[in-house]
Amino acid sequence: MKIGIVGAGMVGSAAAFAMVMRGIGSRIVLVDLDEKRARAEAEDIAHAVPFAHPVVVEAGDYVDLKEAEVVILAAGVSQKPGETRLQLLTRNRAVFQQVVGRVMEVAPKAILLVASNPVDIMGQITQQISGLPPGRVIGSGTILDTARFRWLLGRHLGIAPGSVHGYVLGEHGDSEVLAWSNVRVGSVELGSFAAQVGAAITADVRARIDEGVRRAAYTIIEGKGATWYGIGAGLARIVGAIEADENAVLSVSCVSDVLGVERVACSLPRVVGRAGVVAELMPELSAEEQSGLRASAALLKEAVEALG
Ligand SMILES: NC(=O)C1=CN([C@@H]2O[C@H](COP(=O)(O)OP(=O)(O)OC[C@H]3O[C@@H](n4cnc5c(N)ncnc54)[C@H](O)[C@@H]3O)[C@@H](O)[C@H]2O)C=CC1
Ligand SMILES: CC(=O)C(=O)O
Repeated sequence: MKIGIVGAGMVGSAAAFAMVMRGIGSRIVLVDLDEKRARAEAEDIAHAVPFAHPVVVEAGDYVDLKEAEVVILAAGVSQKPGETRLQLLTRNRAVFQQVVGRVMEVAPKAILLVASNPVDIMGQITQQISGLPPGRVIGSGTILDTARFRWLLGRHLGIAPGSVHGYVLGEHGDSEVLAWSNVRVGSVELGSFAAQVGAAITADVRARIDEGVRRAAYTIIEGKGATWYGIGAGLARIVGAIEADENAVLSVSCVSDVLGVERVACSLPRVVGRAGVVAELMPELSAEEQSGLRASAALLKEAVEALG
């Protein structure tokens, strides 16, 4: 499968690297305003191919995205220390107004996978500009926050994160909702599992994990300027689910109606396969989680409406 990436900065390149290491795709084309950067990243990543999978990695222009089945959109600016994702909106909307049309001209059948922040709103803007059906424009949404949640819970419980089943819902951002009420470890409800392994989920533990998920980007950006490995792996996971027509349940963002908020992009567990998002699931939530999710969706909807 041919995969395009527009925006060969830290996130786009990390996604390409993760795909090479996992053997996802057969050809990856990196496009960037900064052509020299795209060429350098493509060459550097291609040098990992002999240690990984026979994926062709190259830099190109928009015309080289022809017949791409997935195009990752990771162009634009990222947060500076202390900046929120929502503060990037105006600048990245201007970038997407240039980029999305050019991608659609050459790859009108591609699934668009949006990474640039604020990712939910950028996804909604991309869906509007492209005119594609909502299920073919996927925002990486809370795939990364869900990974952070599972990792922190796994570390507390002494269990592999892959055996922790739980989701972060709503905005990929400050208003996101950690759906504690339906976390399972293996098939066991979280509280029961925690008691059985002697690692109770106290109010302190909960607050620490909540903070660790919600504030992760801020902490990492403070330390090294940006985040890229986690999202690179998350984007590769989504593309892998598309390529293999997995029908995998992933927390990704897509325009739909959420708890009475109409036509808003935010994350729910969704089924991802070759056609993009093919189904959406609403977990059973506590009253508090439900009102948090509704508020998160409403906040995103307001931000989109404010754009006019
Ligand atoms: N969804 C998520 O979970 C995450 C999203 N991000 C977001 O991803 C985006 C990219 O972040 P980084 O890669 O760290 O930034 P970066 O600055 O390293 O890379 C951005 C790239 O976009 C390119 N670019 C800018 N305007 C362009 C245009 N009009 N056409 C083509 N290319 C253009 C730049 O030349 C640059 O190479 C940011 O918005 C960031 O906030 C970052 C981490 C996680
Ligand atoms: C930057 C960002 O969105 C993240 O690491 O979550």
